Amino acid sequence: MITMNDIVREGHPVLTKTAEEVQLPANETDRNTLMEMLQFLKNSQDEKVAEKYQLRPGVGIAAPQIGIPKRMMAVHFEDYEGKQYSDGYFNPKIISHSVEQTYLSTGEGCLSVDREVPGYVPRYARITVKAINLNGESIKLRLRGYAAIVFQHEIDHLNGVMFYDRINDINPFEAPENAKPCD
Ligand SMILES: O=CN(O)CCNC(=O)c1cccc(Cl)c1Cl
Ligand code: NI
Repeated sequence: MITMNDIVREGHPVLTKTAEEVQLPANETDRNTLMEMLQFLKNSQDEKVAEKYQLRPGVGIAAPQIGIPKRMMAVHFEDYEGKQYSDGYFNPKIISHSVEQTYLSTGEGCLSVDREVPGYVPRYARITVKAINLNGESIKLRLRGYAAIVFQHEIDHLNGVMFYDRINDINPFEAPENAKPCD
């Protein structure tokens, strides 16, 4: 099982590189890895398991965070309307996005960053994502709000971008251009 020992921390080059496309159909190894990433998220949100293995909670995870430079990510969360997201994705790609932006007023955190980095992280308010899911199906997701933010945080990891790279250095809490907070 994936534990915090497997999580790569900032400073490791894998976190700032562009990850490679996964050869499809995904092989056994890549499928198992993605299933383990999804299981890690579920474990990290289970009070007993998280306590037992000292897991930090996560709503998403990207393969570079466990040292694998491949375009694979998993999510496990419920958005503000109660919609559930729980799946793994190969080669996710944002194929369109709104001009309008959004951000979490509480800022963002990252398993690969062992410190608080305060500030608003500007994200597209709405995105359309194409990907192959864990069952090998080609899917198209139209996401908004919290779900759009989480997917952008993970896809950033595949492109070597950390959330704090997007925080305004001069004024971290300056509301981003034409943006409404998502929470
Ligand atoms: O890349 C994934 N992680 O680092 C897992 C830990 N962070 C979170 O769960 C998290 C927390 C707040 C906002 C966002 Cl957008 C995310 Cl993603
Ligand atoms: Ni992260």
